[in-house]
Amino acid sequence: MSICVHGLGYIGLATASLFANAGTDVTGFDVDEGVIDRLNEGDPNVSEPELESYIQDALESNLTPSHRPQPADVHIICVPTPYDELNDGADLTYVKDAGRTVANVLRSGDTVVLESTVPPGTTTGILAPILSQGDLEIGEDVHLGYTPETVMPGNTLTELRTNDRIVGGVDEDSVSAIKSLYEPLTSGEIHVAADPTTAEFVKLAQNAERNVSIAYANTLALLAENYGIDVRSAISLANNHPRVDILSPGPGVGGHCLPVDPHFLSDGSGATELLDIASQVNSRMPEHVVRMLEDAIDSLEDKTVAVLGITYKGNVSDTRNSPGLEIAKLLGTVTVDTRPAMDGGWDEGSVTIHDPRATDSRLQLVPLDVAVDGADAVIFGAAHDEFAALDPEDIRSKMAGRTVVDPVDVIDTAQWTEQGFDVRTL
Ligand SMILES: NC(=O)c1ccc[n+]([C@@H]2O[C@H](COP(=O)([O-])OP(=O)(O)OC[C@H]3O[C@@H](n4cnc5c(N)ncnc54)[C@H](O)[C@@H]3O)[C@@H](O)[C@H]2O)c1
Ligand SMILES: CC(=O)N[C@@H]1[C@@H](OP(=O)(O)OP(=O)(O)OC[C@H]2O[C@@H](n3ccc(=O)[nH]c3=O)[C@H](O)[C@@H]2O)O[C@H](CO)[C@@H](O)[C@@H]1O
Repeated sequence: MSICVHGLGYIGLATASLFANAGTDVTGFDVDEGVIDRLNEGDPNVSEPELESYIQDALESNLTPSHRPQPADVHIICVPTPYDELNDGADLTYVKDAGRTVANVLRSGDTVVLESTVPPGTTTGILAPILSQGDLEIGEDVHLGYTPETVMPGNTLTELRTNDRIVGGVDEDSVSAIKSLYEPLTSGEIHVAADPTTAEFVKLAQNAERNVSIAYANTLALLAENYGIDVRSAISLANNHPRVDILSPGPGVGGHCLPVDPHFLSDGSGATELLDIASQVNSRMPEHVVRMLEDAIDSLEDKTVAVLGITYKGNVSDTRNSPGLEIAKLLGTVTVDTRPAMDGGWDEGSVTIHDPRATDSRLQLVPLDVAVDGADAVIFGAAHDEFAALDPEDIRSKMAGRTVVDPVDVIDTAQWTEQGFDVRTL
């Protein structure tokens, strides 16, 4: 069997490696020539060490990065589906492009699997017509189906190999073909959906549920603050009930899945009201964090604030839709490290940002020492392990002020309070 994976980003590269490391010949095609060149030089450009060496293994064995798509028994599509703000839905340009590429090399008997997160109806309504533009008939000549990817960034490799999968095929033969493809590779169960549209709906339902649940936790945080209650201990107590499992409040919901995917469920009927309100609740959290800071230091004027952690959550490198970055932007111009190395000289009222994991070179982050040096306040925007291990005494000796806002619950509040800090939490 041969496989061609279309799109070698976060999901495609992991998926291609999964099959390659199991002994299958995999061609990895990406329209970005830089991606292919980097991979051919042996650089996977991922931030999870275990996943990186897993991809290296694949590159050294059965995974061949290619500037051109190749004919293959199976085509797996893992291209981006970003949010199209203008149309409040998914931008399906990349899926359509990938469909056309596959159609050019498709042969009778081949199987096509879409893994990208898409609105219900995409596989049958958009991809199938593109694939059947030649003589080939979908179902009759070509197997087609949808199986969503559900890996959790930060734990990708484990979840790639152990998560249950959902398969929705255009007919029974397509389901069998796709099931037999993934079955040997996962210790999870393979569940069959009635059709691809159901499988697409299920993926979105999972992420929308999490987004709503976090909005609920954030709502509780706002209420608890008004009542003078510690919300995390209240949630922990509430979760002792056998049928209650409340998530954690935070500075907002980031990444490119939870803030985006619920929009893909929108059908124009107005039935997404709850989902829309949840997204609003979550997107207002960065402003709330700034208000928490203002409560602590009265005025932000002429103050220097260090935002530590601008990835979208702890222990990842991705900064897309990051609440920490949003907080930094609300506080002022996100400055780069322009001050001279030797003699200081801050821009007054500035914000500095530091992140030990972010890899977006456009952000020009400053080292921790520079970020906290002379700062009036620190805000933690992502719960990286590096921040949990910080020594409050050391940080105190560098800062001018004593205010710490920790909406991500990363530091030991008692320990920092003991060192004289005014710690504000959600
Ligand atoms: N990253 C996650 O945590 C995650 C988890 C589950 C599902 N998903 C979904 O998986 C899909 C892919 O996400 P990602 O994070 O891997 O994206 P990504 O942006 O990391 O990578 C996508 C890759 O596809 C390439 N590409 C674009 N158009 C192409 C085409 N026509 N042919 C070949 N390559 C093309 C891009 O150059 C890029 O390298 C999205 O729909 C996403 O929502 C992502
Ligand atoms: C249903 C589900 O599990 N889907 C996962 C999700 O992955 P993710 O990395 O985007 O998800 P999260 O870890 O939830 O983070 C999102 C944001 O929510 C904040 N948050 C989180 C928990 C909490 O209690 N309180 C919070 O405030 C957190 O800080 C961050 O900003 O989508 C992927 C792509 O579809 C899936 O593949 C993957 O399975």
